[in-house]
This record gives sequence, C-alpha cells and structure tokens, in this order.
Amino acid sequence: MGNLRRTMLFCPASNPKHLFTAMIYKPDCLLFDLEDAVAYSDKIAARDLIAEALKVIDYENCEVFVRINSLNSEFGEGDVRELVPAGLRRMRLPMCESKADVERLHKLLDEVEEEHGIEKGSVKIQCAIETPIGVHNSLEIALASDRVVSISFGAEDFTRTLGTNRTREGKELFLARSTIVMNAKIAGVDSIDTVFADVGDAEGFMNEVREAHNLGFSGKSCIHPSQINLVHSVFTPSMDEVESSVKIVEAAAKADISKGGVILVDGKMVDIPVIEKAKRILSLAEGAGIYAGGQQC
Ligand SMILES: CC(C)(COP(=O)(O)OP(=O)(O)OC[C@H]1O[C@@H](n2cnc3c(N)ncnc32)[C@H](O)[C@@H]1OP(=O)(O)O)[C@@H](O)C(=O)NCCC(=O)NCCSC(=O)C[C@@](O)(CC(=O)O)C(=O)O
Ligand SMILES: [Mg+2]
Repeated sequence: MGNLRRTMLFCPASNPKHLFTAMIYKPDCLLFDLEDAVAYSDKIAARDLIAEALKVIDYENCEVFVRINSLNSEFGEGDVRELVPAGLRRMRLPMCESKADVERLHKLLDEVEEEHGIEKGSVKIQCAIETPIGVHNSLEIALASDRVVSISFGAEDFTRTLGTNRTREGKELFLARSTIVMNAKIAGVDSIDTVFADVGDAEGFMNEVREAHNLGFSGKSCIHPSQINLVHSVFTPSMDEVESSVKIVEAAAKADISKGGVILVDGKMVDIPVIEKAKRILSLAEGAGIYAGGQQC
C-alpha cells in the first residue's frame, strides 16, 4: 500500500497564510488551489506564491498537490511550466472528461521534465471527475497514464453540469460516487471523495464521510481544518478492528488456510476474503502509525 490519502485539505494558493501554516493541521495531503478558489485577477500572483513556497517550505509529512487551472484556460500550461521546476510533483487536473485530457497533461509533463533534467515520470496526476461525461469515462481516465495516482470526485461541478442541486442526503451523487470508486479499483489507483461545503454542519459532514468510507473511497477532500480529524477518525481502523484483524491473521496462519479452507474465529467464519480484508486493515493501521508489524503503537 502506498501513501495514505485519507484527507486532502484544499487551500486557496492566493492566501499566503495557508501556504505557510496549512501543514500544522496534519492532513495526509495538502491541495493548493489555483483553479476556482482563486480570483481571475490573482491567478498569476498565486502561481508565483506557490512556486516560492514549494522552494522554501518544509511540508513535513504532507503530500503536496496543486490543483492547476484547466489546460484549456490561459493559465493551465503556465501553471505546469512554472511549478514543476519549482519542485511540484503532484497535480490535480480539474474537470477531467476523457483519456485525451490526461494524455495532453502527460505529454506536457514529458516535455517539462526533459527540459529541466527531471526524471521522466516523476510528476504524478490526480484526475478530478466533475461532470457526467467524466464519470462515464472515469475508467479510461484512470488508465490513461502511468502518472495517474488517483481520481477524485467534484460534486459541486457535477451537480451543476447534471442540472440539479446537491442535497444533504446525497442520492443524486450515489451512482457517480460508486462508479468512480469501482473504476479507481479496476485501475489500481486511489479515489478521493468530494468536498462538503457546510463547514458548520458536523453531523451532515460525518454522514457523508461514513458513506464515502463504506463505498470504498480512499479518502475525502476537505475545505476546513475542522474536517480533518473527523475524516481520519472514520478512515483509520479502530483498535477493536486492529485487534480482531491480528487474531484473524494469526489464526489463519496457524490453521494454514491462506490458500484455501475455512475456520471459525470468535464464532465467525474466516476464509480467504476475510483474511485479505484483515490484512488490509493492518496495512492501513500501519500507514496511520497505530500498528507496527505485529505490535499496536
Ligand atoms: C471557507 C474558508 C474561506 C473559511 O475560512 P475562515 O478563515 O473564515 O475560517 P475560520 O473558521 O475562521 O478558520 C479557522 C482557522 O483555520 C484556518 N483555515 C481555514 N481554512 C483553512 C484551509 N482551507 N487551509 C488552511 N487553514 C485554514 C484559518 O486561517 C484560521 O486560522 P487562525 O486564524 O490561525 O485560527 C476557508 O476555510 C477556505 O478558504 N477553505 C478552502 C476553500 C477552497 O479551497 N475551495 C475550493 C475547493 S472546493 C471546489 O472547488 C469545488 C469542487 O471543485 C471540489 C472538488 O473538485 O473536489 C467541486 O466541483 O466539487
Ligand atoms: Mg469543481
């Protein structure tokens, strides 16, 4: 299992304070935004600011992404040409609708990496799926380049382009969410659920976080520091889960059923899928720093 991507904290790249302090909230990933959160007149200044920040700031254990502007806009290509030499190695491509969109960014990255003597393929892409056509094409998008590490869902633009409204219940998002998760799994990349805009509605937020976790997302985009620990509490295995997973894996090893066979552990059937799920929980717990190869931390 690669990096944990339970949380991605959006920070407008035009806000110097966020660029200097956002890592103190300890999200797994920071996502500096040059797209919708930045006013048209601030786009170039925000790009320069993030380029300087990338050169001098230590973001500690946070994986840093920048959401660039669309390559169809006057800013997208410049974002890539300035930020990659400044050290950016992860970018979110907004409004991704087809394999061709990813291939266009892939080719530009090939060129920029070569021009600056950066190892080919170093820059990874997260594709944002935010339209019905994007959802429909999400498998070809996720498979379009070996640079793609994750696909994310953007429900605000999705409901806009679907011609509906986003509800607290979220039924209008179910098919899109499930499709994105399944296609991410098929492609072997992470899937990141959308933002929840009502910062004051902790209960509504938790319902969404649990839904995203149950559907199989790897994590969730956040817009406010207060959302981070809530997401981590759902996307990190509990100590009970860790303990029962250890028990399952140990019992399975003792009974030698890792290639087939069935036993009971605490009255519940354990076979290959149960063992594999238990191993996944231990791997997540290890990534979260609460379990270390046979020991709880
Ligand atoms: C909403 C608000 C202005 C409120 O700020 P306020 O400062 O009034 O809030 P306060 O509560 O006072 O903050 C308390 C303390 O936390 C600090 N603090 C707050 N937020 C922080 C933060 N984000 N990062 C670091 N630090 C932060 C703050 O500096 C203060 O620090 P201190 O003074 O020291 O106590 C702020 O949060 C914010 O800008 N959020 C991000 C908004 C954004 O990026 N939107 C675009 C992405 S969505 C999109 O585009 C849709 C999408 O594309 C999505 C997709 O594709 O996934 C689609 O289609 O669905
Ligand atoms: Mg959007």
